[in-house]
Amino acid sequence: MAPPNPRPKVLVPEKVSQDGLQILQASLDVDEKTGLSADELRSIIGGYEALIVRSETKVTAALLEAGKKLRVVARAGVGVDNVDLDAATRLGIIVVNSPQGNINAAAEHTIALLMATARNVGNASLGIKNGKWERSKLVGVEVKGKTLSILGLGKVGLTVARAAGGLGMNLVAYDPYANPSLASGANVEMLSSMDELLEQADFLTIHTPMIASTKGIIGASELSKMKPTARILNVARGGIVDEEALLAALEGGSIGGAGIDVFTTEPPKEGDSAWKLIQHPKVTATPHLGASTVEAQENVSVDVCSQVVSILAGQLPRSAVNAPIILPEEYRTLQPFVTLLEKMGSLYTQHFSPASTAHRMTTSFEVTYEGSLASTSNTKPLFASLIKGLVSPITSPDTMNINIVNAELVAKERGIRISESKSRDPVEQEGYSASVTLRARLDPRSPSASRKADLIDSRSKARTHKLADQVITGYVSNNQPFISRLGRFHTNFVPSGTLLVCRNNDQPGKIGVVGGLLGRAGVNINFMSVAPIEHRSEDEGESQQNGMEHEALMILRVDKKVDEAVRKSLIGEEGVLEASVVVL
Ligand SMILES: NC(=O)C1=CN([C@@H]2O[C@H](COP(=O)(O)OP(=O)(O)OC[C@H]3O[C@@H](n4cnc5c(N)ncnc54)[C@H](O)[C@@H]3O)[C@@H](O)[C@H]2O)C=CC1
Ligand SMILES: O=C(O)C(=O)COP(=O)(O)O
Repeated sequence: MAPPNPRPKVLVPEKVSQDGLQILQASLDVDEKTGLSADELRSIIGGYEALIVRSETKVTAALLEAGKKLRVVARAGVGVDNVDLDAATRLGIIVVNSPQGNINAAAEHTIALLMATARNVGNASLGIKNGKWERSKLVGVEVKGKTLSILGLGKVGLTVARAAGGLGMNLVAYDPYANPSLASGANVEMLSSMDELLEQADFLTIHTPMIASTKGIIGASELSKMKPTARILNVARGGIVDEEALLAALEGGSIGGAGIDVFTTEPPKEGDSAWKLIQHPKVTATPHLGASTVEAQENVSVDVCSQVVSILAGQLPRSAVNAPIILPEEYRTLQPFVTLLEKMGSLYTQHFSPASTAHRMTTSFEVTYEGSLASTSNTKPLFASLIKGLVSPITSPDTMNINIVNAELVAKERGIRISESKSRDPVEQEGYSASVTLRARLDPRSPSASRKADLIDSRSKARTHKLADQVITGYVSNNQPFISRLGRFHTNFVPSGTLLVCRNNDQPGKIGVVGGLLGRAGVNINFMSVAPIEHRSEDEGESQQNGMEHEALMILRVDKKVDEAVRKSLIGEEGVLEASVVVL
């Protein structure tokens, strides 16, 4: 007689709350083995189907390769910086996390640091333990009636806002991608520039993800715009605030204080900038305690353990960091379009709504599946990849990874509305049979806000795009996605790599000017396409009659990231009206 199938085995090498582990024990064998060295872990991992970690275990490619039976790695928390995601994806191992479970804990810790910095709690506690009875030196400020400036109004930022509102604070935020109805529900005034946010702050609290565009977003120049009494709180990620610049501002007296939970190196090493900040008398510091509450640890444990059970039972997880957006049986027909939709969404956000523009991102869109794609009955993967593309330039996969299971929920949370339609008309161009068009629409929920944004656009035409012109069309040929329309321009390029998109007056010499500036910045051009204007909005037609020049769109694929300073220097240069850098 064949032996019964053994129960799948789960290895837990870190302290993870029992509430989740009990869920596993019903159907799986759970081994809790803390204190293993990397070699010991590697020598036993081959016997396990699942691995559950927090931030201490280094889940390297070598460990994953040794896990011959491994199907899932679960991170009981948000950040997956300790997991080699590329290796896991290559080996077909799903990595799950818990992007919701510790939001409240992180927000409450922010409030703890807010009050601690306002009332000198850290220094007072240290002094009294050392036998000092200092009172006049430790007079604080009240937070009631003060302005809390929130950078990043996502899950944690909103929770902080609601609590700080209860303390009687005035709430303002800067987040071009925030959900406006959630903001107004929490009495948060959305500002249209980061400068306003900095200037108004009595306290500045940071809740963005740590991504390329937010690294060092608060540096010396930003700090110099703040009141000298202002205090800064960072419970997001080390490095969003430039540590050297903050240290200099505290030492020079141009910033009043700081409450910091997260650092560029954790734990900090003696002598580095994080170390010096921690030692500074105007800083209240904690060792990355944002998620360290009993309740948050229960939440993240239950969340990831239930996902481990689902995955081992062959179902799709709720929040997989590297889950496929598409089921294997649909792969061949839909995958190229899934890639196309993701690229179109990402191109939209980076080109039409980069973080540097002064108005919030449009959240209403219409997507039309054209030609043979109109007969696809399952557009869920296409919808999911469009949402993924729209939000991926502004989120880290840690805090929000999108797949077919959670795409609708994420869209709802973000206030993104997409109406899908199909057009069976044959597509015009030769060489392909299906295309997709994405159009921004007036947000029906806040027409005045959107019209205001449009007005801003038309006043500063050189910089921004009218809503009606925010259109992208793409198609797939030989399994390769292409973009055939960008804004008012017919074009044809492959959406991949680093692209510099310049709108300019259509006169000779432009290519030389841009090429020369890039060359001096050490950036090589690998591909170039120039598209003259084709689609005209109504007032564009009028401008043409009034003798305004023709415009063209120049798209250059370059071999490395173009610095913000170089991008800005291109604008105005011999008729270049606008330049955006897009990484696809
Ligand atoms: N200290 C700790 O233990 C913990 C820290 N965190 C950190 O908190 C942070 C926030 O997490 P969530 O709220 O869950 O993320 P989220 O993704 O829900 O929200 C982030 C918000 O930042 C906005 N944003 C992105 N780029 C921006 C920019 N350039 N300017 C202004 N806003 C921008 C996004 O639009 C979004 O609304 C993350 O960095 C996360 O890693 C989260 C949990 C625990
Ligand atoms: O969940 C996260 O990303 C956090 O920042 C908390 O990390 P931790 O589980 O406390 O090491």
